[in-house]
Amino acid sequence: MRYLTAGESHGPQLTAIIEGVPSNLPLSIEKINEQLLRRMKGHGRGRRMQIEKDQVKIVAGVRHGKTTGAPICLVVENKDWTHWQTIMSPEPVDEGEDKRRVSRPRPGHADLNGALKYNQRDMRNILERSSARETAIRVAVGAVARQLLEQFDITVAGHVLRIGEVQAKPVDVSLEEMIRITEESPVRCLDADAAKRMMDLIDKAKADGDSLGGVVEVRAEGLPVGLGSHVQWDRKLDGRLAQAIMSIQAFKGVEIGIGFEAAARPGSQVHDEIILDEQGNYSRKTNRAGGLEGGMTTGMPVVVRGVMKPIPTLYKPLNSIDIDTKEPFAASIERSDSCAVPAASVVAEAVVCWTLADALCEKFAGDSLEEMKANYDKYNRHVEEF
Ligand SMILES: Cc1cc2nc3c(=O)[nH]c(=O)nc-3n(C[C@H](O)[C@H](O)[C@H](O)COP(=O)(O)O)c2cc1C
Ligand SMILES: C=C(O[C@@H]1CC(C(=O)O)=C[C@@H](OP(=O)(O)O)[C@H]1O)C(=O)O
Repeated sequence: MRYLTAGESHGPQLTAIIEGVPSNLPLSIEKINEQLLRRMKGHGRGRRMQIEKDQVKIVAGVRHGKTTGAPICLVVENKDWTHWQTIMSPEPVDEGEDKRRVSRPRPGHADLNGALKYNQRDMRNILERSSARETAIRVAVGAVARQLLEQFDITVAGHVLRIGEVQAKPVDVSLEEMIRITEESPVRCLDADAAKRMMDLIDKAKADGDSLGGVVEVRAEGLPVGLGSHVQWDRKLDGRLAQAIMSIQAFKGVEIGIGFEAAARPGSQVHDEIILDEQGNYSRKTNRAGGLEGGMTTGMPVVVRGVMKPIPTLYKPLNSIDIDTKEPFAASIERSDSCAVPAASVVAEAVVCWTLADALCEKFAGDSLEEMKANYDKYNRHVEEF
């Protein structure tokens, strides 16, 4: 499978074209919209989220509730566009009409590097596309992938582990419990006490004109053994998951399983012993590898974490240089999120859904869902008999 997205933060819409989804997959628009709504919520988001009402339109590849095998085209409109029609017009406008030319690069953003690289003296031509508004359409794409995973009883859920200095204590719950608890938490955190402290910290950062980052975790259960491959660098599923997480705006680190902690432990406390479970199937005594060995799934839950840096646009100004005057200035802003870690956990789920669905399609390749399921059943019999 593959997909591309297009669209600017304040343009008319975000668009995605997805290719390679098998035919006859039942696709629910409501389920996509549920995911879009989840991404918009979370304590710490800014005023833009009061303007947007993200809903998907499917304009190709789906008929009477099922995929046809043709490319799927998804659209999410930007409600804010109505305020930006002249500024974002594809038609030429008089210089005087464009009051929003950006000559002041914001630290921590793509503005300056993008301006130099693409030879743009108006940095709006960079920031409109680098904006994390794009994550709305990626969540829609992930929601399509999630519906394919559901057909194979694969569940993906995420939660927030840390915001700023507040770390959630480990809570051992089923994926179903995780979904129930995080849906009720304004910071998508399993530890209710930490969640309260996270919200206080976000309020304080906001009042101080500052911002916060954090750590999110995504878990996937129900995966067959052998998705991904050890035979070539770009087929390793751990590497592909890391790329997917790192492609989210503001993500700066990834861990799989115990991750960085492995550096501090001896091998005997890192590797997972191989056992036979009650049904006589191969399993692991522990899951410190986070469900991946040799770039392939082990059949244990996949556990991926990502680190999000604090939002770079601050009410508390940071110094930068104006590209017209070459003079220093202190960057001031109109609006921004102060913490988007809870929303980013939903984005992280979406990109993990995509990566796993992509690997599933490779392993059980079929043009229709029926063909894929037949291949999956045959492989499961092989694994059981092995
Ligand atoms: C869900 C989400 C919301 C974001 N909201 C903002 C925001 O309101 N203001 C901001 O400056 N950055 C925001 N960001 C982060 C920037 O888009 C990102 O830091 C910037 O594009 C630079 O890219 P980089 O941090 O990956 O290098 C957000 C990121 C995510 C994932
Ligand atoms: C629009 C979204 O996030 C935006 C991501 C973002 C950035 O710089 O990344 C900046 C803000 O946009 P604006 O400058 O229009 O207020 C956020 O609101 C969204 O998540 O849907």
